[in-house]
Amino acid sequence: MHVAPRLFPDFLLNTSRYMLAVVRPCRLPFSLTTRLFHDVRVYKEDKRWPGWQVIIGIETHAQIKSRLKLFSESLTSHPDDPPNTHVSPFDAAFPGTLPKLNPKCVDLAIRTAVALQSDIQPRSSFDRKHYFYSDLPSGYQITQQYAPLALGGVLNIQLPDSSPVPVRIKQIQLEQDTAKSTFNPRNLTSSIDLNRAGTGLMEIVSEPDMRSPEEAGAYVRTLQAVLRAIGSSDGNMEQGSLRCDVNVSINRPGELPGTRCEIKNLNSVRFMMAAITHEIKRQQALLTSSSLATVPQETRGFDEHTFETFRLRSKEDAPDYRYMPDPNLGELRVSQSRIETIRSTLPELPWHTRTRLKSTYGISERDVEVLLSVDSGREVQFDGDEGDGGRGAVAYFDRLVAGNGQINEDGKKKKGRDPKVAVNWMTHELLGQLAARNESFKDNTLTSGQLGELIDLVTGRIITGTSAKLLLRHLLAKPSSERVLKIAEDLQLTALSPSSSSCSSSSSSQTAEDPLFPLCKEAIAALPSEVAAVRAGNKNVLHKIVGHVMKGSRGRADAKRVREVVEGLIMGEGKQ
Ligand SMILES: Nc1ncnc2c1ncn2[C@@H]1O[C@H](COP(=O)(O)OP(=O)(O)OP(=O)(O)O)[C@@H](O)[C@H]1O
Ligand SMILES: [Mg+2]
Ligand SMILES: [Mg+2]
Repeated sequence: MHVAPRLFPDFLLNTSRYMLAVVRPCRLPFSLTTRLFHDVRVYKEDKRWPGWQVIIGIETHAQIKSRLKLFSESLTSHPDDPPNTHVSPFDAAFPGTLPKLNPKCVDLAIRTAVALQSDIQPRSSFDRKHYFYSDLPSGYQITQQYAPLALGGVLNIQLPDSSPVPVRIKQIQLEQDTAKSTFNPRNLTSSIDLNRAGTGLMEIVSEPDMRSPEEAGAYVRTLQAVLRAIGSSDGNMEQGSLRCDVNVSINRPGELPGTRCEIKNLNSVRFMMAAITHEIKRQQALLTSSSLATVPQETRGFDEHTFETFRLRSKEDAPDYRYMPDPNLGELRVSQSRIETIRSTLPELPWHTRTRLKSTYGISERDVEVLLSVDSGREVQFDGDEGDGGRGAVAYFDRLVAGNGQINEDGKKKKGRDPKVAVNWMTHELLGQLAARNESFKDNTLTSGQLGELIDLVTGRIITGTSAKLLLRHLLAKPSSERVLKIAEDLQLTALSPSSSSCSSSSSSQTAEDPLFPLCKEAIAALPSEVAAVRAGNKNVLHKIVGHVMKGSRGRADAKRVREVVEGLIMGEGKQ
């Protein structure tokens, strides 16, 4: 990539009037867009609003997962960082400071564009969007209004029990994030935290191709999964690294689209879907109130308490941003070879992973979704290096099933594990215990090798499932590189059963060395009437005796083996 000095054609430089005349038509006025509208979807009635078609387009702002901000040397911050600790003079708009484009941000945006099959422009440029607000020290935001980084593209979304819907991408542009202002109503002051100011954002604009709140939700979730898989953004809506503006309009099927209202800054998929639902009902009520009623074009907010949208400003009050090319930044040129290098480092994309997980491992749709949605916290490095060795949930699961690196005592590589057993341990036990510890997958210290060994110990009946859960809890609380078997032995969690040789035969192998033996005898002595019932032929009562032994063994006994031993003892004694 090469940042060249900006070369404006003469007619753009001569007069600003001419420049506007040439450049403005790139953005069609709304009425014209409406006239050119060609519906890509076939109308399907929704029982919630019969006789109305809903049209939704989403503008997503995704924070770029880069160490440095878009135009300064300052480190990007985390929402928990102390205020104003990640600020360079440029972020604070000190006079005389100049922007310097961070190539990593551009690479990550290109990575996103490649994943979304967007057409990366060999030349793009930066513009200033002016407005005056306390969270914007320079009085303008640097964005790509006229010549964005990438145009076009598609994101396929999949709703349960329906065919995939291709949502077209209109454009992807680079821009700066703003600072954060917090108003304190008690002393009527605003505090400004510049940590976020200047962080790189990708604005990903969809075409108006979604037709229901559910499709909008699926679009954001799919986009989130793509951004996480390729490592270009955390995509974390709660922490604000992914924010959506949703445009909603309704119309009668076959007629032109209605006027859109834009609901700003939605920070959860749930709220976004609720905001759309409320907005559809509000517009429907408005349009059916009288034959002359129209929906005014507005920018609206969403009240998280009432679950209603409210008016922020009308189109007439829309600020004039006085866009102008940023004179301090040159034209951004992206070479085809740079795009190809980035394309070659792209990992498997979520829709390919989904198909592979289902077809190769035969695991359920639900388990696939859990694996895909788990936040891997993976920091992608370029030029072929996957950084941390691919600790993402899917890669972890692949290694867990393959048993990579696990060598048997006889020196041979272990054969793969049962995917259904592995996914159960990973999604239910590991993720469950991490959640109980208030941690996410990226905090996980247990390697896939260790979890694999734990699973092998259970399938080999060396420890019971109950003990394995205890052991897992211990391993998460006290991470260790020790063999899992050694830890299980140290904690006396190995199963109470005879050695494997004596285990192979049934009741005939019961010996005094069998550690289950005394426990079973004790249970038989403690429950004489149950023993009599078993002898009389009521085998169901065996459960109670087995339960007694299990309790005495504190989960270390294998229930199946206990049943064998108890039954052998009772029937054996009965014969004597
Ligand atoms: N009739 C419509 N109903 C619903 N959404 C629409 C309709 N027409 C366009 N949209 C969507 O509105 C969004 C417009 O976003 P875009 O960034 O192009 O412009 P903007 O909202 O005017 O500008 P800004 O970036 O300043 O908010 C797109 O996602 C588009 O798909
Ligand atoms: Mg926009
Ligand atoms: Mg908008």
